[in-house]
Amino acid sequence: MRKKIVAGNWKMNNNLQEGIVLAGQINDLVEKAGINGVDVVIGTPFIHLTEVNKIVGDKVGVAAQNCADEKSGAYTGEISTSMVASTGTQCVILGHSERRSYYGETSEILVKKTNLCLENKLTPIFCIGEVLEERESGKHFDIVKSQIADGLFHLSAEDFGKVILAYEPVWAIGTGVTASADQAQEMHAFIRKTLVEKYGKDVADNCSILYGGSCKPSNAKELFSNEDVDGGLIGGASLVAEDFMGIVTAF
Ligand SMILES: O=C[C@H](O)COP(=O)(O)O
Repeated sequence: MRKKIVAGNWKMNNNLQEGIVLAGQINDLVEKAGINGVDVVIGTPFIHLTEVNKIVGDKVGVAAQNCADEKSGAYTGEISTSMVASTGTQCVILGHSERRSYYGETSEILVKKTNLCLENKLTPIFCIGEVLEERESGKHFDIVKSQIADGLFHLSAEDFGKVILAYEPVWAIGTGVTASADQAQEMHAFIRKTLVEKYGKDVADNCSILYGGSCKPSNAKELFSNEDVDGGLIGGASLVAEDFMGIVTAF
């Protein structure tokens, strides 16, 4: 049975002190609400990982937002997967559209990052999604399929089973324009069908596919009510503890 997951992505927001406060608030709300059946994850900047891991209890997981594509060595400024793992972090967000477009992250790089995450027992939250022109020209299914195939289909079924997918239509990220519940379901069902073709029904059924892109407390319920939408990857609304909780409790 696949998991329901709500993961926050703080992006480059909150200094360390602010991050400690926000993580504490989220952890308190999750514990107080006695959330069961939803995995809650917060994706923080690298420098927060150690402290945030000390603050959260066993009901909140922690994700990094990126990792290096090499194991170790002379790569000034990079953070390796083993460093991330040594902070107690469980997940790494990979292939976010901001990294693909601003930092030239290609599928080739993402293959290396995915492999390194798995070697270090870190769960990749692997992002895919089309830009507006690709949707308007009817290429969105092909684009998403090739992002998944190029970045992940080298994995064995067993390793693919350790990956979380996040469908984030780029035109919906931070824009206030959300994919409609029907658009989200249509793409998530297509993704699951793509997984069935490659890995079979069991692997596909067990894969959590999150939606991301202007997801808020006001629209989360409708989005999450879709059969193939297993939760969300939340940007802006994860920066306010009550808003984030409004999404966590939207199932
Ligand atoms: O990783 C999160 C997504 O980019 C969504 O961001 P957003 O909720 O601010 O639109």
